[in-house]
Amino acid sequence: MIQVKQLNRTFGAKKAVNNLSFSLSKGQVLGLIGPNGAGKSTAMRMITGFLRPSSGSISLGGIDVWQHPKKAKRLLGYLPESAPLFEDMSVEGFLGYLSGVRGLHGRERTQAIDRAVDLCFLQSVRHQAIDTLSKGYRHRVCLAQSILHDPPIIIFDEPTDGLDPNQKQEIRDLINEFRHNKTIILSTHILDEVNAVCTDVLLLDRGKKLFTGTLAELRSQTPEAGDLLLQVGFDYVEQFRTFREKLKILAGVSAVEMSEMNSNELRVKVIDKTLSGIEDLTHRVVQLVVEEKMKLLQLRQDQGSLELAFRTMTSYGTHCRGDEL
Ligand SMILES: Nc1ncnc2c1ncn2[C@@H]1O[C@H](COP(=O)(O)OP(=O)(O)OP(=O)(O)O)[C@@H](O)[C@H]1O
Repeated sequence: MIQVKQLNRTFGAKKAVNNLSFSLSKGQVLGLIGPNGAGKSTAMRMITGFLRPSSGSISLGGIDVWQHPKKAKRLLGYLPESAPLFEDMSVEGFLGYLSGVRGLHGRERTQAIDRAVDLCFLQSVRHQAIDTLSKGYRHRVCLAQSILHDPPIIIFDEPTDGLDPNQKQEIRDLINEFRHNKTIILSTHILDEVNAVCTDVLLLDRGKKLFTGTLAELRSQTPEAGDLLLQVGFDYVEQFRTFREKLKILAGVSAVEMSEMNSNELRVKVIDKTLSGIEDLTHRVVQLVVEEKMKLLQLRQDQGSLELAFRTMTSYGTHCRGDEL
C-alpha cells in the first residue's frame, strides 16, 4: 500500500533523509521513531506530497505521489503536527467546508461528516464554534478532517502530542479501530504509544534507517534481552549463596547477577539465546532449584524494552536490516 524507494532529501549540505526504503501493507501500523532531527517530519512531508524529494520515489496504492499527486492524495489522510483550523466555524461547518474541498457533495458529504463526527466522538460539540473547544476536542476535529474521505492510508505526525492521558487513550483507541482496514504511519517520541498501537517500527537516526521490523524484534536488540530472571524463596542465606554459586557454573550460563530490584531475584546471563538454548537452560535451572530445595517463585525471560533498544542503537549502533517490513 505504501512503497518508499531510495528516498533522499538534502537541505544545502545537510542530508535530512538518506536513502530511505520501506514498504507497508494493509493492517500495518508503522511507528516512525528517532531522536530529534532524525528526519521523521521530512520523511512524512515527502510521503504526503508536501515536500519534493531530492531523489527516490514514493507510491501510495501503486500511484506515484509526485507523478500523480491528486490521485495519490485521494488515498491519504494526513494529520500534521499542527493542523490549521478555521476558528470561527462550527465543527460541522468546518468539516462540511473541507468535504466540499475534497469533492464530496450532497448525500456523500452528509454521510462523510456523520461518519467522521461519530468516529472522533464529536457529537456533543458538533454545532460548537471551534475557537471555544478544549485542546483535546480541537485535536479530534483535526483528526476528523483527515479521515473525512475515508482514506485507506493515514499518516499522523505526533498524534497525541500535548494531550492529557485520557485524550491520549482516546486517540490510541481510534488508531486501533482504524488499523484493521487501513495502512497507518505515525511519527512519535512516545515509545509507550508505539507499544500501544504499532505493529512495526522504523528507527531513523541522522536521516538513515537504523532498524525496521516488529516491536518484538526491536526489543530483542536490547543487550539484556534473552536473560533469564529468576526469583527464588529460601530458608537461610547460606542455602541461597550455595545455589547461586552452582547456578554460575551451570552449562549455558555466562554470569549471574543480583537484581537491583529484589534481593531474591537473579539475572542469569545466557550464552545461547536461541529458543532451544533457552529451553535447555530453563530446564537445567529448574532442576537445580529442585535439587537445592529452593522455592521457585518466578522464572521469566527478559523481553527487552523499546526504550533501551532505542537508546542502545541511537547511541552506538549502525545496525540496519532489510527494506521489507
Ligand atoms: N526546511 C529546512 N531547511 C533546512 N534544514 C531543515 C529543514 N527542515 C528540516 N531541516 C533539517 O533536517 C534535519 C531533519 O529534520 P526533521 O524535522 O525532519 O527531524 P525530526 O526527526 O522530525 O525532528 P523532531 O523529532 O525534532 O521533530 C534537521 O537537522 C533539520 O534541522
